[in-house]
Amino acid sequence: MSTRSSIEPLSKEELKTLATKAIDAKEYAYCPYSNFRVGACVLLSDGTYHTGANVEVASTPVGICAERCAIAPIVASLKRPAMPTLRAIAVATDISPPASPCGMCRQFINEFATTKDLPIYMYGKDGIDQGGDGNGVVMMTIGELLPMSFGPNDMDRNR
Ligand SMILES: O=c1ccn([C@H]2C[C@H](O)[C@@H](CO)O2)c(=O)[nH]1
Ligand SMILES: [Zn+2]
Repeated sequence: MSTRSSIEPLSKEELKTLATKAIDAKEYAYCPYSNFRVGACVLLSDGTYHTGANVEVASTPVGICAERCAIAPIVASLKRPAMPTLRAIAVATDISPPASPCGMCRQFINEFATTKDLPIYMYGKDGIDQGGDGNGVVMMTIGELLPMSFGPNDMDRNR
């Protein structure tokens, strides 16, 4: 998506739902090779939530991360350009501080983000508990996670 526009901030309720769904999605991870569970959830501008989990295969580079697992079916099942925009993504792992999306997923998220300000919330072993040792949720935007990105706009600039 090449249009850049601002997105509506999440309400407390929406963020809690997004986080809970990402954390719950870890249960669906198929990760017998790494035993590293990852869950993801995307909130769209139409109010729908879409989850994913990492899926590994014996030929280990072939597996897919939770983030791309959540996003690809959205893109493949909704009509563009009217496709709802991404409002936020949550990623949940069992480590603390939480893991952040890999480079491949950052590029994938960037492709479908309509703003550099798309928030990515990362949850670790403390789940949605933001208190305790301060190692709870981490939030960064896709612009922060992938600075000076190469994306759809750059392809347009070459036409
Ligand atoms: O943000 C991340 C980081 C890792 N993984 C997966 C890939 C692999 O299945 C396992 C270990 O790298 O975790 C994700 O799904 N998302
Ligand atoms: Zn990834």
